[in-house]
Amino acid sequence: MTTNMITVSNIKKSFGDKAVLKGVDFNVKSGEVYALLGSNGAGKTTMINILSTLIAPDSGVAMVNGYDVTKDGQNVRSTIALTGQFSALDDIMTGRENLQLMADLWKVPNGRKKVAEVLEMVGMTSAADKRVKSYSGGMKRRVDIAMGLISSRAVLFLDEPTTGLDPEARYEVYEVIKELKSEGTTIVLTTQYLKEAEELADKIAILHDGKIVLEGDFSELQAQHHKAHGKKNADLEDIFLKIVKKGK
Ligand SMILES: Nc1ncnc2c1ncn2[C@@H]1O[C@H](COP(=O)(O)OP(=O)(O)OP(=O)(O)O)[C@@H](O)[C@H]1O
Repeated sequence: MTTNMITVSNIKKSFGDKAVLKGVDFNVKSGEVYALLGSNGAGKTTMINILSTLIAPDSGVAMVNGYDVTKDGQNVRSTIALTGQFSALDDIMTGRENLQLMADLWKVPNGRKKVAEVLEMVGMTSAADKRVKSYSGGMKRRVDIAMGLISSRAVLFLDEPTTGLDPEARYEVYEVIKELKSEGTTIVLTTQYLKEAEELADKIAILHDGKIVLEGDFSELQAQHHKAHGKKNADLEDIFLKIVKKGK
């Protein structure tokens, strides 16, 4: 039986008089890769920040692994890892040293072994003892993701994990995401690269005008697009643009 790892019901959030989330609903099953798409400013990061307890919603309920993000933040934080849009690595240390620091901070049992494991998981064992400043963008991002994995989290939030990376580095990050998925990690990712969602996600959701306006696996989105617009086998870009441009 597949259970929901994340449930989001009628979440609303405004900043001042600007309503960003106007009643967001979605569920993410355990082990699923869920891609949240939306234009710049649609509220993707806001949603991720609510789920990772960095900010509180104005109303609605969001549960992660059975814990309410507003009432049980501590337990939510022990379930999740978050890799944001900006690197948190210290450039003058090696990849391994950065990870070891994180393991020490979290008081991870057998920290050195865990560091070696996560380095292997993200394919960075051979470069682990080089300084971060010598890494390519893709290598840095892989160690960034590894930082979040040090304390074995069931849910990983990746906020634009490949923004600013060249195609080769993006591909390296895809491989890491696929590897984590194969190990059963539930992953919510936001992305501006529609191909990324097509390639990686079990389920794709489009956040527009404060709500999830379309959701499903890629073939379901195509079927919905076909029904609404009469066009078969649309690619995700067609589907996305049709929604985002509607009403403008
Ligand atoms: N702390 C804040 N105070 C005021 N406004 C905010 C705050 N955080 C976000 N916003 C606004 O809320 C809206 C949604 O921002 P958010 O970062 O969630 O969008 P996004 O979909 O992640 O966009 P992007 O793809 O550009 O990262 C934007 O208009 C942003 O300016």
